[in-house]
Amino acid sequence: MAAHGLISHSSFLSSFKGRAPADARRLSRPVDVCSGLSVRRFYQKWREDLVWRTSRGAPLDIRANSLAHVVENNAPTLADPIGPQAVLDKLEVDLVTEADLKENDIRRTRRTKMCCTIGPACCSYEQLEALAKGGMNIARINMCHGTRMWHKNVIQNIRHLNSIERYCVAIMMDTEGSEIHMGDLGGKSSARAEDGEEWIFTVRQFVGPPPSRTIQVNYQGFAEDLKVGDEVVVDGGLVRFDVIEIIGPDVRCRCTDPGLLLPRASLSFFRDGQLLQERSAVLPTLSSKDWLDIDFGIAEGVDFIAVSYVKSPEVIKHLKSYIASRCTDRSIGVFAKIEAIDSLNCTGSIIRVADGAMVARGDLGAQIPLELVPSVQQNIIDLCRSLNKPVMVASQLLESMIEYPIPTRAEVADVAEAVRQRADVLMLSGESAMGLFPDKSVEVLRNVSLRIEHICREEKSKSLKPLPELSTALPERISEQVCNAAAEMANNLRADAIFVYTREGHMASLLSRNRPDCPIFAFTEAPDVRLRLNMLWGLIPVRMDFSEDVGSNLRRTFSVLKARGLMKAGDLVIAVSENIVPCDQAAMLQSIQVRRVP
Ligand SMILES: Nc1ncnc2c1ncn2[C@@H]1O[C@H](COP(=O)(O)OP(=O)(O)OP(=O)(O)O)[C@@H](O)[C@H]1O
Ligand SMILES: CC(=O)C(=O)O
Ligand SMILES: [K+]
Ligand SMILES: [Mg+2]
Repeated sequence: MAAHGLISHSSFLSSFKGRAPADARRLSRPVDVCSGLSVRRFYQKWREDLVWRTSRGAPLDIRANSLAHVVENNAPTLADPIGPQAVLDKLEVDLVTEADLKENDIRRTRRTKMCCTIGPACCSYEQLEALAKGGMNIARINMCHGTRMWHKNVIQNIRHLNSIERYCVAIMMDTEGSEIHMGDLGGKSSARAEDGEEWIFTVRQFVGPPPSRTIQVNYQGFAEDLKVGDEVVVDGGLVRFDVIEIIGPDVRCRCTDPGLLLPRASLSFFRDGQLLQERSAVLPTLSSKDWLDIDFGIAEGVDFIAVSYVKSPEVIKHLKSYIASRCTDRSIGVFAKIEAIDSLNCTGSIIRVADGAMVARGDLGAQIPLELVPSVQQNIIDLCRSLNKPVMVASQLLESMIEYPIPTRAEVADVAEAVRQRADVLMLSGESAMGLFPDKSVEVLRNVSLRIEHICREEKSKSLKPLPELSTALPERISEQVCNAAAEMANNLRADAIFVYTREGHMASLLSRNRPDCPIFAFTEAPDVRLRLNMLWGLIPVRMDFSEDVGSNLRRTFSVLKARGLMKAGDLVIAVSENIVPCDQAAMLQSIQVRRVP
């Protein structure tokens, strides 16, 4: 290949035989130019990759360096590639879906989405890539733990995976919220409390590690709130203490249920068997630290913010208008975590104003009796589906896999139940963040989802409740009816896929809400909308540039998907179109078309 001046695309490509050279492949995964990257994009990504790796001190070998040289000297002078490649370039399908569609029947793709909490066990570039390859749709960063620098690094890694390796992983930031929790145990990974031992809980600050059997508490008012005889419960019941004396800021306790104390474990307080709220009930849902974290999330371009300990709709409304004022070029989905006891009498009004909800079973189980958690889960999932909001089920899905390579039978049954309930997203916490088997945990979620989804389709499961009508205004009612009808047609005709062309994702969500038997390809122009569609059940988000009319979008989509081996001639498609081109307005509001791939 020429090292200077203008090189032809064909000589550049033939020197790679469509792939990157073997040793450079180690630095940048195979770039298959035949599967959707134009030559120019290929150069551009290659250069981004090199710059990124150089900035982290990753070794570059001679060939990569000379490549960098070629790229630096030639890329800007290259003209736009023309020919079939330019067409392929127009459709951005993620790597995992692409492989899945090439290998498996289109109707067998996974519909339930997966979210992994990122922690020390999975934060390196390679570990994150393994999770993405395993099918992680959303990465969750929990601002309770780690520094902003640490989280920033995770976000950069994921963005890099998306842009260079063609994954499509969205990022959700979870706020710390008004949770009352212990300090970080002075750097120790855990501490054991034995039966009958005396421990001090205190709001004192220590320089260096706290004295032995002393636990720091983050909530200033806690000593005033407590009385002798109250119970201090760690992590929803893993360890319990009775309060035996209160001396100023120190609360002396005796351990009644021994166990392991983990750094920053959550604390709750009980009096005569009832959850004690006192002043903790008026703690703000978003603290000043949370607002700084939110600014950080906006600056780093996260796709979702999950708000911990939501108690009323106001905080969600406030956050949404704050985001709208700060972030004019794109939007961020705001999710309400249902975990505070106060949220349970106003879940409807909270979820109505939020962009989605999370059943945060960990803290929820410390606030209400455990035996009530399953019915709250079912109710919230049903409520979210009727209100057309995505819903996540979180905490302890595969808890034993923090330590063991296989789950318990009970855990598999729990995951299966959430899949049967048609939750949009299953979330891993400690299993991925600090467990020994993050990849295997993702694999279990994936396998259980695929199996149960298949069984539900075979059973023609009638377990889904009928959908109430969502909207009252005519334009919205039309969209809703079009989507309901399209989903029903797809089921009755045993269609292979539903296609939807959508700007903001609204029609896509209305289709997903029906939980149809076939997958839904959601085509959209905006990269941020594509990432947000990751939250929705059964959607395969694809980015493309729309052309003038519905017909040519369809033709182009068919030919590209067929050329890439993702669909085949004869596949039956129900295509739904939003009013994506304003000039169509007068002629047609919306359409459903039934097509075979030519
Ligand atoms: N960024 C991180 N750095 C270090 N440890 C982490 C990080 N994120 C999560 N972890 C570990 O993984 C565990 C489970 O994560 P998870 O996000 O569910 O936290 P949590 O403390 O249970 O709080 P929450 O109620 O907000 O979920 C945590 O208790 C913590 O030990
Ligand atoms: C996820 C979370 O915050 C919980 O389960 O408590
Ligand atoms: K949190
Ligand atoms: Mg929680």
